Amino acid sequence: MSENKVDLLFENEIAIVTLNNPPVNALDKVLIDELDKVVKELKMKEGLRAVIITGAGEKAFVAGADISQFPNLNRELGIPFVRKQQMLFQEISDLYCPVICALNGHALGGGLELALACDIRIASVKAKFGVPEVSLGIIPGLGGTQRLPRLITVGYAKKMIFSGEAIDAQEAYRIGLVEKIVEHEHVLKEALKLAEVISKKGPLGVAKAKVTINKGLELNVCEGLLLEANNFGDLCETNDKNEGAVAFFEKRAPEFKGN
Ligand SMILES: C/C=C/C(=O)SCCNC(=O)CCNC(=O)[C@H](O)C(C)(C)COP(=O)(O)OP(=O)(O)OC[C@H]1O[C@@H](n2cnc3c(N)ncnc32)[C@H](O)[C@@H]1OP(=O)(O)O
Repeated sequence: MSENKVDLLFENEIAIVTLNNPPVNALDKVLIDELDKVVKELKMKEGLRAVIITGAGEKAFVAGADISQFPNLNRELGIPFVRKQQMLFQEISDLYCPVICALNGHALGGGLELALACDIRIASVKAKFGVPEVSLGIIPGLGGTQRLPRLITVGYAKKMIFSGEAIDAQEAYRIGLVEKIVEHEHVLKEALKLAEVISKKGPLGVAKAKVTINKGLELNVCEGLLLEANNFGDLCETNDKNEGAVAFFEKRAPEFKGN
């Protein structure tokens, strides 16, 4: 593992981003700056089929923002402190291909908020999940108050945010906070397995599906249906659409070229 706090490697068209800030991968300034550079590189990289974000070490995916920074924050500094990280997480959420969070350990505070900015969450059975910010006299400031109630029920999001209590992986799966839980040592392998399945599908279709779902969540159903129809229409103009149908009738796997 390199000296960096964020490592990036590629397995074919899959990017694997590893956050490495022992002992609990807290989101300190150096890590956030490095993650910002990596995300901007991924935004510009063509042909990516999926991104996996995971943490180094056995204990935590990410244990939150760097609490040691908090005594220095006042309103004037606090707002840009969270805005910089909010915008970074939004860039992750807006990446053109699916982002899978491989939760190798506890996801707390900003760590859970980072996981919420990803599309899909695969968690170690040992991981715990919480937004304990009220225990520090603050609130989740990296998107938790907006994304958590949109993912699980509003009532359960309020229970987690108001109590600051963590839940285990089984409960996280039960309430739909994570999409799969696996043995601790299999988290990255399972994330890679899903990424490989996705990477064999039409990349334009997968990208359009992501943006249609995400944008559609901000629209009413009628507007969302129009968006869906328009994006379906766009895909009808692609060679991939023709390849998909031809491969089906030729009873072979399609070879999508992303055009
Ligand atoms: C807008 C966003 C806001 C936020 O994200 S606020 C932060 C929210 N996160 C938390 O409140 C979680 C805080 N951390 C913990 O609850 C625990 O840690 C863990 C459950 C993750 C692990 O517990 P254990 O195994 O007992 O280890 P340990 O001794 O608590 O921590 C190991 C070292 O890591 C430091 N540390 C832990 N979390 C953070 C953090 N979020 N920011 C800065 N440092 C952190 C500790 O102080 C300690 O350090 P030393 O070994 O020097 O005593």
